Amino acid sequence: MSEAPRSRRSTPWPPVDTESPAPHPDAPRPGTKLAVHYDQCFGCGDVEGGLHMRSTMGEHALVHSQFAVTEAHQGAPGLAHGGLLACAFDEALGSAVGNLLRRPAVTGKLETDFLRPVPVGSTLFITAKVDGVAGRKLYASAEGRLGAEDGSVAVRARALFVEVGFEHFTTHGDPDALTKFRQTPDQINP
Ligand SMILES: CCCCCCCCCCCC(=O)SCCNC(=O)CCNC(=O)[C@H](O)C(C)(C)COP(=O)(O)OP(=O)(O)OC[C@H]1O[C@@H](n2cnc3c(N)ncnc32)[C@H](O)[C@@H]1OP(=O)(O)O
Repeated sequence: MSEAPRSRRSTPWPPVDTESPAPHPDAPRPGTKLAVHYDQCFGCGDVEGGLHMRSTMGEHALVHSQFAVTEAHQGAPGLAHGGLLACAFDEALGSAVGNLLRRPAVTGKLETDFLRPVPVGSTLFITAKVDGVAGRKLYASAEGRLGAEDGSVAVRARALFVEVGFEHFTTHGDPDALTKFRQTPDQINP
């Protein structure tokens, strides 16, 4: 029998010893529609050509997100671009980490497995969870199903987020945009 493709071999996850992620006391309750965290975010904001993703807190500390694939998201004709699918997962995973743990963090590493093509006109139903915490390192994973919560799995992803202080954004980001961001009610402030 031939070996499984290298990219689909199972590797330990999380890759280091972790503690179970305890949801923050202020984490949204199941059923809560999650707010846009920043209106200029390519993933969830009101950006032309953006992904316009919407997420909901589910049961068992799962975050459910939807990505409706449009012609603006193509790579090959009629099919979603892999990089944009990775972006959708970055958003969904970040939303899970941010909303469940309420700790400011940035993506340090993002891995994707593309299992099936994702056509224009389809909706990807992404379920994300936080898998473990090791100090500042926050591990999360997600899978995306085609057309329905119980559709075929098209994409899997896992990511390391690294907790940062707010100075990460003041040092590297746009101060004016940051001021506006801090005035919105659903941000995470240290
Ligand atoms: C309600 C609101 C919703 C909020 C919803 C939000 C959704 C938004 C989703 C989008 C999120 C993004 O795209 S964020 C944008 C993309 N990401 C970035 O721009 C990050 C750029 N990178 C950086 O700024 C930096 O490299 C950091 C902050 C990630 C790490 O730098 P650092 O602070 O100096 O820390 P450092 O010591 O290097 O790393 C800390 C630990 O993590 C490990 N580590 C770091 N990177 C990696 C890596 N790629 N692979 C393995 N391990 C890594 C290190 O080995 C170390 O482990 P040990 O030695 O401690 O064991």
